[in-house]
Amino acid sequence: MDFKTWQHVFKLDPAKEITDGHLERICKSGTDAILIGGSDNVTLDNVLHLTERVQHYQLPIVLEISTIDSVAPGFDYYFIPTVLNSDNLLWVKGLHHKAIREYGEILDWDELVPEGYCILNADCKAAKLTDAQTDLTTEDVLAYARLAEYFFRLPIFYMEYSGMFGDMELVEKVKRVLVETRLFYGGGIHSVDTARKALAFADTIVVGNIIYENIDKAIETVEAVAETAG
Ligand SMILES: CC(C)=CCC/C(C)=C/CC/C(C)=C/CC/C(C)=C/CC/C(C)=C/CC/C(C)=C/CC/C(C)=C/COP(=O)(O)OP(=O)(O)O
Ligand SMILES: O=P(O)(O)OC[C@@H](O)CO
Ligand SMILES: [Mg+2]
Repeated sequence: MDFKTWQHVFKLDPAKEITDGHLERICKSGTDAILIGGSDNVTLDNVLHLTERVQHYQLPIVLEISTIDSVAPGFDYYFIPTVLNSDNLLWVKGLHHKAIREYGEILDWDELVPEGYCILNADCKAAKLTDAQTDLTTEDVLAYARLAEYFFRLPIFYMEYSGMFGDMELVEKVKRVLVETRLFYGGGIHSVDTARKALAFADTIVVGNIIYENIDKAIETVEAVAETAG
């Protein structure tokens, strides 16, 4: 099990309700992994509750940390965002420094995977929370991708369009400048067609909100992977 081989992941929001039936369909869909995370109302209680339900299924499970108080044990990986296009240092390295200062001695570093976020939808909650500078040129975004790979040596560069389908020409250009760093794309994947378009350039696609809006459409996105592999 290695996140570098994943092409499709579902992101489940612990602050949102999901029925047992829908959760079963998500976990048995053929997706590569379940990522648990959200940008608001994430608590230790709702993370523990959702994690326990997902652990029933045999697939990799990741916690994408958004607050230190909601970190629970038992995940295969802990993905840790650093928002490269925020000028508010809290979201770039401030909370990270505080967490490492407190828990550095007991952390299992092999489980921790830093993600270089580039948030590109000004209207998404994460952009507002982190004061992300989303009015970026192509050159700006390519520079963030290179910063992630060659300066910070981050294993993941995450183009985050949460809530809208992004600019696939830009995703293609970013993919061309990355070598080792994995390109994650998330935002507005609501069908096999949008999944296919994003997967044409991104290494890994992340499917989130549609799970709660149209479960059939969400499940359908996994088909794009089978097509790519075949
Ligand atoms: C108890 C114990 C032993 C603890 C150990 C803790 C541990 C493993 C520490 C690791 C060390 C470390 C470096 C931790 C970092 C801590 C931290 C709080 C970092 C900040 C992360 C960050 C920048 C968060 C900002 C928000 C963000 C970018 C979230 C990503 C997820 C996201 C965008 C979800 C989408 O949100 P959603 O709610 O779905 O929004 P929409 O409305 O758009 O759909
Ligand atoms: O919710 P959507 O728009 O699918 O985006 C997925 C993910 O990138 C959110 O962090
Ligand atoms: Mg969401």
